[in-house]
Amino acid sequence: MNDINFAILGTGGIGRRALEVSVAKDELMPIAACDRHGIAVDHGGLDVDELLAATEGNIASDGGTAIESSGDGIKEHGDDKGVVTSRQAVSTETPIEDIIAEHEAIDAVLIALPNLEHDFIPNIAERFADAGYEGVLVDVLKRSRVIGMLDEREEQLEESGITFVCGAGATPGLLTGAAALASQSFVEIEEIEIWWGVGLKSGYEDNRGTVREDIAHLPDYDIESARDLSDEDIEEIVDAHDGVIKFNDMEHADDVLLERAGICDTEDVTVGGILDLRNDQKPTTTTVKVTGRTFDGDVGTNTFELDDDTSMEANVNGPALGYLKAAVRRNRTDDYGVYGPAELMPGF
Ligand SMILES: NC(=O)c1ccc[n+]([C@@H]2O[C@H](COP(=O)([O-])OP(=O)(O)OC[C@H]3O[C@@H](n4cnc5c(N)ncnc54)[C@H](O)[C@@H]3O)[C@@H](O)[C@H]2O)c1
Repeated sequence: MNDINFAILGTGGIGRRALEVSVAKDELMPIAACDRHGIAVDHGGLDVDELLAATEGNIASDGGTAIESSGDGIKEHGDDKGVVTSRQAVSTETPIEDIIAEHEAIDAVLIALPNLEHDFIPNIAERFADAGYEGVLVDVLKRSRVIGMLDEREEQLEESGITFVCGAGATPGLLTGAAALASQSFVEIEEIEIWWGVGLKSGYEDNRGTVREDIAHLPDYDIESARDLSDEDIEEIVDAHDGVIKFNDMEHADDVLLERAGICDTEDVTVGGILDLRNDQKPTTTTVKVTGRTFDGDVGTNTFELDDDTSMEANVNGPALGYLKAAVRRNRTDDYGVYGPAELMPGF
């Protein structure tokens, strides 16, 4: 495969690490990155070390405490933080538009933006298509509802020449792909259980989008109420749980992604997990269990486990960039449209 010039939308907890991981991935060259206040572009390749050093402990993050942004309805937080502090970057009020303006030089875009508005990422895809972008878009979103919104735009994406991979982080993403692979032994799936453990000693401060969106899965919250929480409210919720928050029956997109790959029905899939914001050590082992019936009548369970010592950032960004490369291969054979991670695995 030829070289891949890629861009990252969002240089927060996930986007920064994606840049770092990309250095170890052959063929990937980051040429543009943005956050809510700034954009860095270099067609010869960004200096990742400099960009990471400039944004270390200095992410232009989201919070519920500040003003409403003009165009996309997302709440803003922070001053001139983030990418603008890099010598490669300039300040802008239209970071996403500015990346779209570079589309002819870009083969693939990793969207590492918060997903606190269901239509935020689908609308970004639409804006790329409107501009005539031909290439790959990959997101790491978690919520089921967004996929339907992308499907509604599939024709427009196909006409533009866009291959979109939706939900390509860890879960959904790596674990959805693992479930798809583990399902191949069976002719009928009875149940798929995804149970994750994440330890983030760096806490809310360094993982704002991730923590806020996870809180939206707690019984007393939804995506709207979580979006409106102040930083102090979030710290209070974390304190009330002694830093360890357990989630059951989450509205994660693994279920719809497995259904659209023809593996099982959404109701056969359950997702839950434990997030520890005081320790890097995982509070529980991340496990995927696929129970099904074989062609010769047995019922069995295939189990897939992640190593307890591998970080969340490694498990999100490695697969995200791996799926990005898989999508570029498809895009270069004129295979356009919307895909989930399970559809890029062997067919059930
Ligand atoms: N699928 C998975 O396994 C998985 C795991 C972890 C996180 N995530 C998802 O990754 C996403 C990012 O999480 P995070 O912890 O990195 O969040 P974060 O808050 O640390 O970073 C978000 C970044 O997006 C930028 N941004 C926000 N709004 C913007 C706008 N309108 N224009 C330009 N830039 C904008 C911010 O400036 C920041 O750089 C979240 O949706 C989270 O749920 C997925």
